[in-house]
Amino acid sequence: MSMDSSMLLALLLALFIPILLHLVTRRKYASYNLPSGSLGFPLIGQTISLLRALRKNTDYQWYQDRIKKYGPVSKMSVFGSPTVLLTGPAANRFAFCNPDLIFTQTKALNALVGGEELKQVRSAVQGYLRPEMVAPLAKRLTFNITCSVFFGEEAGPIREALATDFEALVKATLSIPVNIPFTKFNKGLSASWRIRKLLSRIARYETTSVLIIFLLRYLANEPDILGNITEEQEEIARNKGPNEPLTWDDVSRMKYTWKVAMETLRTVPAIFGSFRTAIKDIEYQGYHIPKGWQIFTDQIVTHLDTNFFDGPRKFDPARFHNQSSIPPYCFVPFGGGPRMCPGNEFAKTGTLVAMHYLVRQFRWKLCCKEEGKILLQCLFLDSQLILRPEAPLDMLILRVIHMRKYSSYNLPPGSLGFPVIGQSISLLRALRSNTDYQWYQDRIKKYGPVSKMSVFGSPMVLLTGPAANRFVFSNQDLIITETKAANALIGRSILTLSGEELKQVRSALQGYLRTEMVTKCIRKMDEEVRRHIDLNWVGQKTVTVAPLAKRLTFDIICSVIFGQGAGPIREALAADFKKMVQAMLSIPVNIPFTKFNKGLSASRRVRKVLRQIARDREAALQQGHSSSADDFFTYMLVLRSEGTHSLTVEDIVDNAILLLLAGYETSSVLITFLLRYLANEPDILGKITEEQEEIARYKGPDEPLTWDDVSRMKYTWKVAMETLQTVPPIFGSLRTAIKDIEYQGYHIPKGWQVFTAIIITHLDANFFDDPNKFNPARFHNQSSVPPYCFVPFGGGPRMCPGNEFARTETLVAMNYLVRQFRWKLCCKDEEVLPSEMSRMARQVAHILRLERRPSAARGSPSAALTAGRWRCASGQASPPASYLQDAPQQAGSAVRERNNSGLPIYIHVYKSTS
Ligand code: HEM
Repeated sequence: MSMDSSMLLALLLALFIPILLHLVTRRKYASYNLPSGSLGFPLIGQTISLLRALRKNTDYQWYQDRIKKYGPVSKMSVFGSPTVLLTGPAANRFAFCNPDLIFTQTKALNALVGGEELKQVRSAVQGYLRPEMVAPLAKRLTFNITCSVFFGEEAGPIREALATDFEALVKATLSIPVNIPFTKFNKGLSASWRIRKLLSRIARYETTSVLIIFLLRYLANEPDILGNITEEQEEIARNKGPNEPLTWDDVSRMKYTWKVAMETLRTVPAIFGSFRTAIKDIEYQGYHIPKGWQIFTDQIVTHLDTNFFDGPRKFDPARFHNQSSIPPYCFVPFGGGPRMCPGNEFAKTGTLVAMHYLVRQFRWKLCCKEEGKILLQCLFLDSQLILRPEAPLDMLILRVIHMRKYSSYNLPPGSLGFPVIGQSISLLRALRSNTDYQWYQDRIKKYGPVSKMSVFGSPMVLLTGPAANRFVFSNQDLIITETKAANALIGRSILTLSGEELKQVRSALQGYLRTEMVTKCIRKMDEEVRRHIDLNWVGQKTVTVAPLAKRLTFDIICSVIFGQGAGPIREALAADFKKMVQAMLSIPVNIPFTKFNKGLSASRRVRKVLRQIARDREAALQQGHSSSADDFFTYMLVLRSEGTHSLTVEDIVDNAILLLLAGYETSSVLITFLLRYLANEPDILGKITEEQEEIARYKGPDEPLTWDDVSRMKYTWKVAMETLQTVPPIFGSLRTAIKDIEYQGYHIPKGWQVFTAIIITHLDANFFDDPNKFNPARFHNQSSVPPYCFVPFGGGPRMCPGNEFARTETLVAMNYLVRQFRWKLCCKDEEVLPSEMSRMARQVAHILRLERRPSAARGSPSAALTAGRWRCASGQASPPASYLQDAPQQAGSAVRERNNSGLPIYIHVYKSTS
């Protein structure tokens, strides 16, 4: 056959087949009154032109053209099936309620989402999404929903996997349903089994996000409506705490916002039509619809019909003020009848919660021209529902131009960075590498001493300088920031209290830690220090200071404050407190085997032990066996019986936990750094030793230190202050604004956090001469230090009540350490200090090489005063083998420390030249 003749044959077939089909159909349905319209070209029918209209978002016009040509009921052929297009409310009711119409199933759909499963899943989904289920979910949604607006799901690997699978599935539903490896359809099949059980999510995810996106789009050009929504949402927020989640009641009060959302759904229904298949011959308005044919109703035609809506093209949420005026089946964004969308309550709640946070925080404008082409991507996910296009791309790009009403605010300079993440990662990295000072300096250089940023999901204003310290410490509208981890691990401590309760607890703690109380503790501190040194220092060639200092301060606080002597209970408490501190630094998500989960279990155990101690003290008190000076529990119980406060035993236990954490984590940093600096400051060490020897000279060998002795350790305390100045264990104070406040002409909105970095004033050359030089002499005349420039213990009404306690224990420890040992550092001096962050406290694992002073017996007052001289002998970044052999135990603990913290510990060995 020649080329010409084959082309002729193809042409004839092309002409002949439609005629043949037309004849067959006419014959088959000769007695039927079929709707008008044509079935078009075989298989293709009107598919291409409808698809094109959908993609260009001109589907409304497409339906209108058909209606003009054939009336409200017409036949056509889409996706290979004869289809009757119905429009109007009666058509909607017919499609939604007629029992002889079932959801249309396509081959792709059956394979991808499982035909029979649909029914089962639907009933499960309906149960899951009923309104009662939505109420508790609203709470959980608060923060995550805002993320999911931008990211689609909760961040993390599951979301990533789901996103990939959805994409594969979506592509597959639009592909040729032939299962050949590596085709889109094949990939979609694999994805589908993974997400089959999550079927419900598909509708929720696509529809709700489309609604929110269009809401944002419309609001960009409707400032009055946006103003009304914002007012409604602000009113709801007004009566809530800064981090208090929304409740079901709040969502129910968002009436105006929902009207705007309904108007959006009317103008752009997320699902723009419904397909059904007739399971037997049926009739509609005198027309026959043969068995097996599809019917299709669109929503947009009734939604924009002037017969049912005044000025339907106008975006006017007011039309929903009186919803009963809308005739039935005219507004059907969620479908209707027995197959009405079961997720409507969920979508409503999700949308309203998202809007609550978005409108209160942002203003935006469109980045596409108003009439700009909207990119469409039709989703035939489920042929019962034709979803409106996936998020049209150009709409997603909303330029967020202002922070909500903050347009009228003078916010500090600086950027809030990437949503949620903000500057968290870079600040954390700086804290971990101990370069936070440089980090703050860089910010100050860029934005000045007041700048805004965002850390851990919260907008934050960074303040620096003495005026900033005073402002943060003293402003009554700034409260201590509560963190989820602290709340869960510590409970109802002073950190979470407010009003009268805060006053009572604060004065109780201050009273317990006041000087007269501390003077009574010195004997116990002395005892603990000696025991600790005998056990952990004497006889060792090297020591890792940070964990030892922690253990020392923990032991002191345990015995002094809780009366808990050495023994298995204290050991168990020490291990559990360590876990709690680690949990404080971890992501507060309670999943088994995580640090946070372990911390929570530890906190429960600690609580149990402390509760028992408290109950024992209560019993002893009732029997008249103890006095208020005995320990913290007895003291608090006595105060309660006197009516000074009304804390329960549980509350007292929570505050005891806080006291313990606040106490031992901080003082241990001071002791660690003191030893570190002294290693390279032989003159200063010499002077301290002299002062301590002088005190010891007049005491018996085992006579404990007294308050008088501690009061004479003036020089040693100056050295400690210089250490606190260079390395403040708490490197800043964090507060939350409980209402809009102003600082130096800048506005700080309610709910924002405020952070003052105290290290900046500590190292400011305007207040301290040569601030980077270790020079305790600067504290000879303390009155020369301007107010709020040296604030290691904070200031104002929340100033550390434990400062006297910390001072005393540090001085007692130094007395015994300097008189008995000389040490050298096992790390290079100029090296960046390895550190790990302990909430606000720095910890450093210093390894010291120890040498017992020749004449230093335990408690001996007559040690030689010559300080050893040391020089750096190696440049290694890890301990040399000889070091490991020398001191396997300590080296092992150093390595463990490194493994635990995940941070490198640089170790360089110094050798004695003497
Ligand atoms: C060198 C050791 C210490 C340093 C540098 C230090 C520093 C601080 C700072 C800066 C604050 C205020 C934080 C803020 O404003 O956000 C604070 C609060 C606190 N400290 Fe200390 N502290 C030390 C030792 C202690 C000790 C030994 C105890 C208890 C025995 C203690 C108990 C507390 C308590 C209970 C609070 C909370 C006070 C409140 O919220 O009103 N501290 N500490």
